[in-house]
Amino acid sequence: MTRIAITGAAGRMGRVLIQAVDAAEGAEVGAAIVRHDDPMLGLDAGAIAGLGKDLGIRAVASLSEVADQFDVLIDFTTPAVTLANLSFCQQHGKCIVIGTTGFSDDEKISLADCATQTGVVFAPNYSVGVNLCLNLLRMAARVMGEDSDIEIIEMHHRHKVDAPSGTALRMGEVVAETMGWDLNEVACYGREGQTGARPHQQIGFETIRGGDVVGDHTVMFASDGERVEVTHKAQSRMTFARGAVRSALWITDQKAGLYDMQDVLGF
Ligand SMILES: NC(=O)C1=CN([C@@H]2O[C@H](COP(=O)(O)OP(=O)(O)OC[C@H]3O[C@@H](n4cnc5c(N)ncnc54)[C@H](OP(=O)(O)O)[C@@H]3O)[C@@H](O)[C@H]2O)C=CC1
Ligand SMILES: O=C(O)C1=N[C@H](C(=O)O)C[C@H](O)C1
Repeated sequence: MTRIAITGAAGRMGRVLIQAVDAAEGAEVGAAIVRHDDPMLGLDAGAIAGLGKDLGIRAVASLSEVADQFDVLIDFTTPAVTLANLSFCQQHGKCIVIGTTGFSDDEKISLADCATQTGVVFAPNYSVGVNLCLNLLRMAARVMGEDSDIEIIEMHHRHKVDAPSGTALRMGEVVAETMGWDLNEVACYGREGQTGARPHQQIGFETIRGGDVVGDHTVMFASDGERVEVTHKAQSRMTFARGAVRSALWITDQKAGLYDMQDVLGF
């Protein structure tokens, strides 16, 4: 049985992750970690997740209180919290599955540095569908890229704090890589005013925020006379949570190193 700890356990993803771990074969909730001032501190993880039953796991405020109670950590929090938790996992020989988005380039370098001594899965999106779309995008970019204008549109709930989404950025990286472009040079994050005509070698990003949208992404290849759109719409956070739990079970059998959901799926 793999014991899984969840940080940000009272968050939108944290609560669904508790449900997903509880439902998964071969996994159990080993620990739940919340902020020291969270009203959920001390409550049972089952109550936090609205499971209607106790799991016998009281929410604590720090990983050090539960270091011997888990094998893998699943962390969907904020970049600063994730990096601190990754460092803890590295020091204590624990694997970690990271879902957090919004890292700066420097933070991503620190993350990769830490991943040399322990097993780390890091993906901006744990749904199977989005990971399939990344492969479809490689093919679309190969076939349509030279003759198309490429735009990425994403919509998320009003609470999301980073933009563009980590998934949109990953989609941009995949398309840019396939086209032989550097995303830093070709990305255009929104347009306003006298923009001039659109250069061909550009990937435009449009971010929409509103309501309770779980996560919609469209990559558009617009050429003269036709348009291809690759769209993914997540309807439930459970799709991300199941992918993260699958990653947690997978990473325990791997060598130390940095992996993503494409590795977990064997793509
Ligand atoms: N990779 C993927 O498949 C997916 C990734 N995500 C990403 O996961 C992250 C979390 O998303 P979501 O669950 O919606 O966000 P939430 O804000 O609901 O959850 C984050 C949790 O982390 C807690 N937290 C924040 N700061 C601290 C701290 N200093 N110490 C302890 N706990 C802290 C928050 O507590 P508090 O509320 O008190 O601040 C909250 O419970 C985002 O980066 C999002 O983009 C989301 C869905 C899928
Ligand atoms: O914050 C969210 O909610 C989501 N974040 C991820 C991202 O930034 O790509 C994944 C998903 O779309 C939901």
